[in-house]
Amino acid sequence: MENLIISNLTKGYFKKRALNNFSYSFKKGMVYGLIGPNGSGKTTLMKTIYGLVKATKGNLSINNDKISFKTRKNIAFMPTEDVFMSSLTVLQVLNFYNDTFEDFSLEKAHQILENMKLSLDEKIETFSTGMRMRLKVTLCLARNVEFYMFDEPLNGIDVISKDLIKNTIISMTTKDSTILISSHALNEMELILEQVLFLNEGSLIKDINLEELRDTENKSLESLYWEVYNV
Ligand SMILES: Nc1ncnc2c1ncn2[C@@H]1O[C@H](COP(=O)(O)OP(=O)(O)OP(=O)(O)O)[C@@H](O)[C@H]1O
Repeated sequence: MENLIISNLTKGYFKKRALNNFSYSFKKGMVYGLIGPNGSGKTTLMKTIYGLVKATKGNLSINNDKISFKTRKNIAFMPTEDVFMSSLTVLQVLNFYNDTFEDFSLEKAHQILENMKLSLDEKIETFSTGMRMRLKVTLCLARNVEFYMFDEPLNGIDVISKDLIKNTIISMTTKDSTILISSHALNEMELILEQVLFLNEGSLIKDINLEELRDTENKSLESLYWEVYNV
């Protein structure tokens, strides 16, 4: 069943088209990857879905509700930017999120933090890049929503943090939720993604099911990426 439907979405910044007539129906329970070269429109797509960026043209809806600030109650978004003040402790950030989002679960947050090997009394200003990313993923995942989006959750972090993040995203979401992850880490992401959308200059140029890719073409995601973009 589809929960998020996008039709003919175009987003222009002055003369630049960041998204160009993008249409897609996201199905419940699927794990989607969003890939493409720098500047291909991945972040703009996520920000438009979250209602942070206004579409120039086109329609977006989740469960038949037009996307607006109100539909953020159904969607959790982890942006690439930091989402907390560094002088706070983890506990203070969790409490802030708990006050801000009705659907935030402190219990779930504590469980995720344990998976992520982070403790409540630590100050964020002492965190490494990997620890910051693990906290950002925690804050997004601790909301109980239908649609989760992570913008480059594996960017700039070591293999152990990457593994923790991937495993936690998969284990802490239910079969009813849809997940959309943008990433340049193709080899690592390949293990958890089900469907992958290829963007180029704001257009959807390929949409593939990874199981089919493995079974019918016996190809890795990275080799397909080279084929698609290196022409
Ligand atoms: N606020 C803005 N003002 C003007 N142009 C913008 C703005 N945000 C994005 N763009 C442009 O829109 C295009 C798409 O950018 P976007 O950040 O969505 O790409 P991306 O695929 O996420 O890139 P990356 O992989 O580097 O994160 C780029 O050409 C970018 O320069």
